[in-house]
Amino acid sequence: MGACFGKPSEAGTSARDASSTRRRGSRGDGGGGGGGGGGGRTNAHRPGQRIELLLLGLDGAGATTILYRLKLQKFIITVPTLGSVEETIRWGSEEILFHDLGGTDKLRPLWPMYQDGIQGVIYVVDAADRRLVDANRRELRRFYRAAVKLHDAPLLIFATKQDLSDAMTSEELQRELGLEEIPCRCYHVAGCSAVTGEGIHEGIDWIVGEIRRGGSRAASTLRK
Ligand SMILES: Nc1nc2c(ncn2[C@@H]2O[C@H](COP(=O)(O)OP(=O)(O)OP(=O)(O)O)[C@@H](O)[C@H]2O)c(=O)[nH]1
Ligand SMILES: [Mg+2]
Repeated sequence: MGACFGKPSEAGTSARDASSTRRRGSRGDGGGGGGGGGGGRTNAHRPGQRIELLLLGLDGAGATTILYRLKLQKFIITVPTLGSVEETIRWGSEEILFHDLGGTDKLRPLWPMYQDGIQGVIYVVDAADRRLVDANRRELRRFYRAAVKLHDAPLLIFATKQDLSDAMTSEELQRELGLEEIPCRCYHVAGCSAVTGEGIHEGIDWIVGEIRRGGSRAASTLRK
Protein backbone atom coordinates (compact mmCIF):
# COMPACT_ATOMS: atom_id res chain seq x y z
CA MET A 1 0.00 0.00 0.00
CA GLY A 2 1.14 3.55 -0.62
CA ALA A 3 2.00 6.31 1.80
CA CYS A 4 -0.54 8.54 3.49
CA PHE A 5 -2.28 9.53 0.28
CA GLY A 6 -5.08 7.93 -1.65
CA LYS A 7 -8.55 6.71 -1.14
CA PRO A 8 -10.53 7.90 1.87
CA SER A 9 -10.83 4.40 3.16
CA GLU A 10 -8.87 1.32 2.30
CA ALA A 11 -9.43 -2.15 3.60
CA GLY A 12 -6.53 -3.41 5.66
CA THR A 13 -5.16 -6.90 5.68
CA SER A 14 -5.23 -8.21 9.20
CA ALA A 15 -6.45 -11.67 10.13
CA ARG A 16 -10.21 -12.06 9.68
CA ASP A 17 -10.02 -8.89 7.54
CA ALA A 18 -10.72 -6.99 10.75
CA SER A 19 -9.03 -3.72 10.01
CA SER A 20 -9.59 -0.41 8.31
CA THR A 21 -7.29 2.40 7.31
CA ARG A 22 -7.58 6.10 6.68
CA ARG A 23 -4.90 8.07 4.94
CA ARG A 24 -4.88 11.75 5.64
CA GLY A 25 -4.32 14.16 2.80
CA SER A 26 -7.22 12.98 0.66
CA ARG A 27 -9.88 15.20 2.19
CA GLY A 28 -8.31 18.59 1.73
CA ASP A 29 -9.64 19.56 5.12
CA GLY A 30 -8.03 21.55 7.83
CA GLY A 31 -10.36 21.38 10.76
CA GLY A 32 -11.33 19.11 13.56
CA GLY A 33 -9.65 17.98 16.66
CA GLY A 34 -8.27 21.32 17.77
CA GLY A 35 -4.86 21.21 19.31
CA GLY A 36 -3.23 24.49 18.53
CA GLY A 37 -1.20 23.79 15.42
CA GLY A 38 2.24 24.98 16.33
CA GLY A 39 3.60 21.56 17.11
CA GLY A 40 7.04 20.48 15.99
CA ARG A 41 7.51 17.74 13.44
CA THR A 42 7.68 14.21 14.73
CA ASN A 43 11.21 12.84 14.66
CA ALA A 44 11.88 11.67 11.13
CA HIS A 45 12.98 8.06 11.00
CA ARG A 46 16.40 7.12 9.67
CA PRO A 47 17.05 3.50 8.61
CA GLY A 48 18.65 1.58 11.43
CA GLN A 49 17.51 4.11 14.01
CA ARG A 50 15.44 2.86 16.92
CA ILE A 51 11.70 3.50 16.60
CA GLU A 52 9.91 4.86 19.67
CA LEU A 53 6.19 4.24 20.09
CA LEU A 54 3.65 5.30 22.69
CA LEU A 55 1.29 2.57 23.87
CA LEU A 56 -1.86 4.04 25.40
CA GLY A 57 -5.38 3.07 26.33
CA LEU A 58 -7.89 3.20 29.15
CA ASP A 59 -7.02 1.05 32.14
CA GLY A 60 -7.77 -2.58 31.49
CA ALA A 61 -7.88 -2.13 27.71
CA GLY A 62 -5.07 -4.64 27.19
CA ALA A 63 -2.02 -2.53 26.33
CA THR A 64 0.48 -4.33 28.56
CA THR A 65 -0.83 -7.72 27.49
CA ILE A 66 -0.16 -6.77 23.86
CA LEU A 67 3.33 -5.56 24.77
CA TYR A 68 4.28 -8.86 26.40
CA ARG A 69 2.62 -10.88 23.65
CA LEU A 70 5.04 -9.08 21.33
CA LYS A 71 8.03 -9.47 23.62
CA LEU A 72 7.50 -13.07 24.76
CA GLN A 73 5.26 -14.44 21.96
CA LYS A 74 2.74 -15.68 24.48
CA PHE A 75 -0.22 -14.54 26.57
CA ILE A 76 0.71 -13.57 30.10
CA ILE A 77 -1.30 -12.30 33.05
CA THR A 78 -0.40 -8.67 33.72
CA VAL A 79 -0.80 -6.26 36.62
CA PRO A 80 -2.13 -2.70 36.14
CA THR A 81 0.58 -0.32 34.96
CA LEU A 82 1.44 2.24 37.63
CA GLY A 83 3.09 5.02 35.67
CA SER A 84 4.96 3.66 32.68
CA VAL A 85 6.83 0.60 31.46
CA GLU A 86 9.54 0.65 28.80
CA GLU A 87 10.31 -2.42 26.72
CA THR A 88 12.43 -2.86 23.62
CA ILE A 89 11.74 -5.48 21.01
CA ARG A 90 13.45 -6.41 17.77
CA TRP A 91 11.27 -6.05 14.66
CA GLY A 92 13.08 -7.32 11.58
CA SER A 93 15.93 -4.92 11.06
CA GLU A 94 14.42 -2.39 13.47
CA GLU A 95 14.50 -2.04 17.21
CA ILE A 96 11.30 -0.67 18.74
CA LEU A 97 11.13 1.00 22.14
CA PHE A 98 7.61 0.95 23.56
CA HIS A 99 6.53 3.41 26.24
CA ASP A 100 3.54 1.63 27.80
CA LEU A 101 1.61 4.16 29.89
CA GLY A 102 -0.91 3.29 32.57
CA GLY A 103 -4.49 4.22 31.69
CA THR A 104 -6.30 5.07 34.92
CA ASP A 105 -8.02 8.45 35.02
CA LYS A 106 -5.25 9.77 37.29
CA LEU A 107 -2.55 8.80 34.78
CA ARG A 108 -4.24 9.90 31.52
CA PRO A 109 -3.35 13.60 31.96
CA LEU A 110 0.32 12.52 31.93
CA TRP A 111 0.15 10.89 28.49
CA PRO A 112 1.04 14.08 26.55
CA MET A 113 4.26 14.42 28.57
CA TYR A 114 5.66 11.61 26.42
CA GLN A 115 5.97 13.31 23.04
CA ASP A 116 9.64 13.99 22.40
CA GLY A 117 11.25 11.41 20.16
CA ILE A 118 7.99 9.53 19.60
CA GLN A 119 7.34 8.45 16.02
CA GLY A 120 4.01 6.69 16.32
CA VAL A 121 1.07 6.21 18.67
CA ILE A 122 -0.70 2.95 19.47
CA TYR A 123 -4.04 3.38 21.20
CA VAL A 124 -5.58 0.18 22.57
CA VAL A 125 -9.37 -0.17 22.86
CA ASP A 126 -11.20 -3.00 24.60
CA ALA A 127 -13.48 -3.75 21.66
CA ALA A 128 -15.62 -6.02 23.79
CA ASP A 129 -16.71 -3.23 26.13
CA ARG A 130 -19.21 -0.98 24.32
CA ARG A 131 -19.81 1.08 27.47
CA LEU A 132 -16.33 2.54 27.09
CA VAL A 133 -16.74 3.91 23.57
CA ASP A 134 -17.61 7.43 24.76
CA ALA A 135 -14.70 7.50 27.21
CA ASN A 136 -12.33 6.29 24.49
CA ARG A 137 -13.52 8.95 22.07
CA ARG A 138 -13.15 11.64 24.73
CA GLU A 139 -9.67 10.54 25.89
CA LEU A 140 -8.30 10.25 22.36
CA ARG A 141 -9.43 13.79 21.56
CA ARG A 142 -8.10 15.14 24.84
CA PHE A 143 -4.75 13.48 24.22
CA TYR A 144 -4.40 14.88 20.70
CA ARG A 145 -5.41 18.37 21.82
CA ALA A 146 -2.35 18.40 24.07
CA ALA A 147 0.01 16.21 22.04
CA VAL A 148 0.55 18.60 19.14
CA LYS A 149 3.98 17.18 18.36
CA LEU A 150 2.32 13.92 17.44
CA HIS A 151 -0.06 15.30 14.83
CA ASP A 152 2.43 14.26 12.15
CA ALA A 153 2.72 10.72 13.48
CA PRO A 154 0.69 7.68 12.43
CA LEU A 155 -1.95 6.35 14.83
CA LEU A 156 -2.63 2.63 15.18
CA ILE A 157 -5.80 1.67 17.01
CA PHE A 158 -5.74 -1.88 18.33
CA ALA A 159 -9.34 -3.07 18.68
CA THR A 160 -8.36 -5.84 21.02
CA LYS A 161 -10.15 -8.75 22.74
CA GLN A 162 -11.52 -9.99 19.42
CA ASP A 163 -11.54 -13.45 21.01
CA LEU A 164 -14.60 -12.37 23.02
CA SER A 165 -17.95 -12.96 21.37
CA ASP A 166 -19.44 -9.47 21.26
CA ALA A 167 -16.33 -7.55 20.26
CA MET A 168 -16.88 -4.55 17.98
CA THR A 169 -15.38 -4.76 14.52
CA SER A 170 -12.71 -2.33 13.38
CA GLU A 171 -15.20 -0.62 11.05
CA GLU A 172 -17.65 -0.12 13.92
CA LEU A 173 -14.94 1.32 16.12
CA GLN A 174 -13.65 3.60 13.41
CA ARG A 175 -17.11 5.16 13.20
CA GLU A 176 -17.82 5.20 16.92
CA LEU A 177 -14.50 6.77 17.89
CA GLY A 178 -14.90 9.60 15.37
CA LEU A 179 -11.41 9.00 14.03
CA GLU A 180 -11.94 11.39 11.12
CA GLU A 181 -11.65 14.20 13.65
CA ILE A 182 -8.35 13.09 15.17
CA PRO A 183 -5.46 15.27 13.97
CA CYS A 184 -2.99 12.49 13.23
CA ARG A 185 -1.10 11.89 10.01
CA CYS A 186 -3.07 8.76 9.22
CA TYR A 187 -4.67 5.97 11.16
CA HIS A 188 -5.38 2.28 10.94
CA VAL A 189 -7.76 0.22 13.06
CA ALA A 190 -6.59 -3.35 13.54
CA GLY A 191 -8.72 -6.01 15.17
CA CYS A 192 -6.57 -8.19 17.42
CA SER A 193 -6.41 -10.46 20.43
CA ALA A 194 -3.52 -10.76 22.85
CA VAL A 195 -4.92 -14.14 23.92
CA THR A 196 -4.65 -15.71 20.47
CA GLY A 197 -2.07 -13.31 19.03
CA GLU A 198 -4.27 -12.61 16.03
CA GLY A 199 -3.81 -9.25 14.30
CA ILE A 200 -0.99 -7.90 16.47
CA HIS A 201 1.90 -8.40 14.06
CA GLU A 202 -0.13 -6.98 11.18
CA GLY A 203 -0.82 -3.86 13.21
CA ILE A 204 2.83 -3.35 14.14
CA ASP A 205 3.86 -3.96 10.52
CA TRP A 206 1.48 -1.18 9.45
CA ILE A 207 2.82 1.43 11.88
CA VAL A 208 6.47 0.53 11.26
CA GLY A 209 5.83 0.78 7.51
CA GLU A 210 4.26 4.21 7.90
CA ILE A 211 7.16 5.41 10.05
CA ARG A 212 9.73 4.09 7.61
CA ARG A 213 8.28 5.99 4.69
CA GLY A 214 7.15 9.02 6.68
CA GLY A 215 10.42 10.92 6.51
CA SER A 216 9.95 12.14 2.96
CA ARG A 217 6.37 13.34 3.34
CA ALA A 218 5.76 16.87 2.14
CA ALA A 219 4.65 19.24 4.87
CA SER A 220 1.74 20.41 2.72
CA THR A 221 0.07 17.02 3.03
CA LEU A 222 0.02 17.27 6.78
CA ARG A 223 -2.69 18.91 8.76
CA LYS A 224 -1.54 21.57 11.17
N1 LIG B 1 -10.19 -11.89 26.51
C1 LIG B 1 -9.12 -11.09 26.44
N2 LIG B 1 -8.63 -10.51 27.55
C2 LIG B 1 -7.55 -9.71 27.42
C3 LIG B 1 -6.94 -9.45 26.18
N3 LIG B 1 -5.91 -8.60 26.37
C4 LIG B 1 -5.89 -8.33 27.68
N4 LIG B 1 -6.87 -8.99 28.33
C5 LIG B 1 -7.15 -8.91 29.76
O1 LIG B 1 -7.52 -7.57 30.06
C6 LIG B 1 -7.07 -7.21 31.37
C7 LIG B 1 -6.28 -5.94 31.33
O2 LIG B 1 -5.09 -6.12 30.58
P1 LIG B 1 -3.81 -5.15 30.69
O3 LIG B 1 -2.92 -5.48 29.54
O4 LIG B 1 -3.21 -5.21 32.04
O5 LIG B 1 -4.48 -3.74 30.48
P2 LIG B 1 -3.75 -2.32 30.37
O6 LIG B 1 -4.33 -1.64 29.18
O7 LIG B 1 -2.28 -2.48 30.38
O8 LIG B 1 -4.26 -1.58 31.68
P3 LIG B 1 -3.51 -0.50 32.62
O9 LIG B 1 -2.11 -0.99 32.84
O10 LIG B 1 -4.31 -0.42 33.87
O11 LIG B 1 -3.53 0.79 31.85
C8 LIG B 1 -6.28 -8.42 31.87
O12 LIG B 1 -7.13 -9.21 32.69
C9 LIG B 1 -5.92 -9.17 30.60
O13 LIG B 1 -5.71 -10.56 30.79
C10 LIG B 1 -7.47 -10.10 25.02
O14 LIG B 1 -7.01 -9.94 23.87
N5 LIG B 1 -8.57 -10.90 25.21
MG1 LIG C 1 -0.83 -1.79 31.56
